[in-house]
Amino acid sequence: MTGLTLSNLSVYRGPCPVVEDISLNLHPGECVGLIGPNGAGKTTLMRAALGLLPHKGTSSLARLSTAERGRAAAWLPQMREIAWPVSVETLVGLGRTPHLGPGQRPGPRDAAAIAAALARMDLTDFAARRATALSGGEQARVLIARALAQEAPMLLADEPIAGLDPAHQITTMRLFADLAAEGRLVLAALHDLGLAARFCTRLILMQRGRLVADGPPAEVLTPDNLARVFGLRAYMADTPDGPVFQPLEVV
Ligand SMILES: Nc1ncnc2c1ncn2[C@@H]1O[C@H](COP(=O)(O)OP(=O)(O)OP(=O)(O)O)[C@@H](O)[C@H]1O
Repeated sequence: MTGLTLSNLSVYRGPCPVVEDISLNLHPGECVGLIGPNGAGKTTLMRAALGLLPHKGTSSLARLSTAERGRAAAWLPQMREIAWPVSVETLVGLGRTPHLGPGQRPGPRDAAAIAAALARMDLTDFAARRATALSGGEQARVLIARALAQEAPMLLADEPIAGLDPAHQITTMRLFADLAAEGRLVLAALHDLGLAARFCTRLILMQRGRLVADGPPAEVLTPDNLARVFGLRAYMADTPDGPVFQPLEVV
């Protein structure tokens, strides 16, 4: 399984860097939450890491050929629009594209990956439904399933649980933690710091394009970082159910 190495990665929008000199080593088996306020640079960092944006410095993923990248990493962008009125199963099946040769039709291995992805996202009963006729949260789950069907060793996801109901937020985060436990690398931009604290093995905190903290959740979600970066005061406790985090007040 492969990891992701970023070395001195910077992205400029005009003269100003919106991601500035970030170096990171992300390893298989890690479920990494990328956190930071709006505009911190989370999306820009992930898109540059994927080679979707011009950047300075290097990303091990961006250096791969397009075909290799399709097999190495699944990408779930923030904007989720399903434009084609195809069935859920067909749409999830698009995740198999990097595994098919030119003109090659999907086989039993692909069908099994699609069925597993549908089941993992609680969508088996939706397989024959038209994807455009689903609710926003259901469509979000379909797009996560498409990324899972890709069976890539890395999953990069931009706010993957936004718009999901609480139960599906928890099951999706648990799924990401399970994927990491299976040996994949998951990097997800998250605004729900409580779920990030509960399910991520590591948090990377960004502010104004820079990396300001990197480590286990308890070491990153400190009162000082929360006040300085998010302008927040929060309650955080270790409980038998794991860490509990609740933002309390803007400071
Ligand atoms: N196409 C663009 N042209 C110019 N500036 C941009 C463009 N896209 C993003 N930016 C700027 O880059 C900075 C980082 O944006 P980015 O989308 O990476 O932040 P983010 O941390 O993902 O934010 P959010 O939590 O709101 O999704 C912001 O200041 C944003 O205004």
